[in-house]
Amino acid sequence: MIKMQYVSLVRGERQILHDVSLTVRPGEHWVILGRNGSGKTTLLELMTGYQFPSSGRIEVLGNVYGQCDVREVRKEIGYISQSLMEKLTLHDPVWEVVSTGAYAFLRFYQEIPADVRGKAYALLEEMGFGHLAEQPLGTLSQGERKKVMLARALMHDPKLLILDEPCAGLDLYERELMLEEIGRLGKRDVAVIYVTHHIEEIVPLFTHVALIKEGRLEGAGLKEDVLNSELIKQTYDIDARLEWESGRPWIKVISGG
Ligand SMILES: Nc1ncnc2c1ncn2[C@@H]1O[C@H](COP(=O)(O)OP(=O)(O)OP(=O)(O)O)[C@@H](O)[C@H]1O
Repeated sequence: MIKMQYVSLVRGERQILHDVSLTVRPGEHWVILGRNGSGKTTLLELMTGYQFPSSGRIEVLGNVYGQCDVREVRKEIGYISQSLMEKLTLHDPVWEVVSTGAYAFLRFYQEIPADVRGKAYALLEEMGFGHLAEQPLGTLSQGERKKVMLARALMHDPKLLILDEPCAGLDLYERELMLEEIGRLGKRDVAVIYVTHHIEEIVPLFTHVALIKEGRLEGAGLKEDVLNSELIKQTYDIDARLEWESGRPWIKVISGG
């Protein structure tokens, strides 16, 4: 699905990524963890072709970046980020916002085809809020808006779904609802890449974890292998104990800094 080989990125004086090699195979779902500024979003932008590496090779869904039309590859990728969320029009009805996902643009200036509308409604129904479809996006709670983003990203049946902190800003209840929805992605034929600051968001759907520190991979592999106290300490500079419960890792901080 994704093969990054020795990828480095330099911007100005700053080396943001150093020799990152990461392979995501079909059937795997990855979480990327790391401190603020460690390079997680940059890594996602390289995967989606919004940034180009200074050196190294990136292959996504069989296409080698630099030798393909990235816009075509992006049609197979769903991407959710805070910056995209901020671009959505708050007074548009929810179903219309979801429908725009079919075309990878932000607003409609013409009539929306009936099949697109139907699919948007079906996705909203599946997520349990078909009743909100006609409401303006701006009237929804933050948690509901995140789910709208998810529905929007699924409109074009992506093969790869990239989620940049989709649970940021949600209260415990809303977060669990969103995680439930994310857990259900396992029924779809899509590989999920998920960036978060919260280890307990690693629901059973996820199979693999990459830990990034100052632009370097500290660890990458099966979550059970990577999520150990030693690697967490190396990545976050914090003493912590990990405990697994209900198929999820929970962290107890022993001492920080
Ligand atoms: N165009 C740029 N020029 C210079 N530095 C940049 C540029 N883009 C990103 N950076 C720097 O690269 C580092 C990595 O940024 P990135 O946004 O990928 O981190 P992150 O792990 O996603 O952080 P956070 O968890 O805070 O969102 C940051 O220190 C950032 O300031």
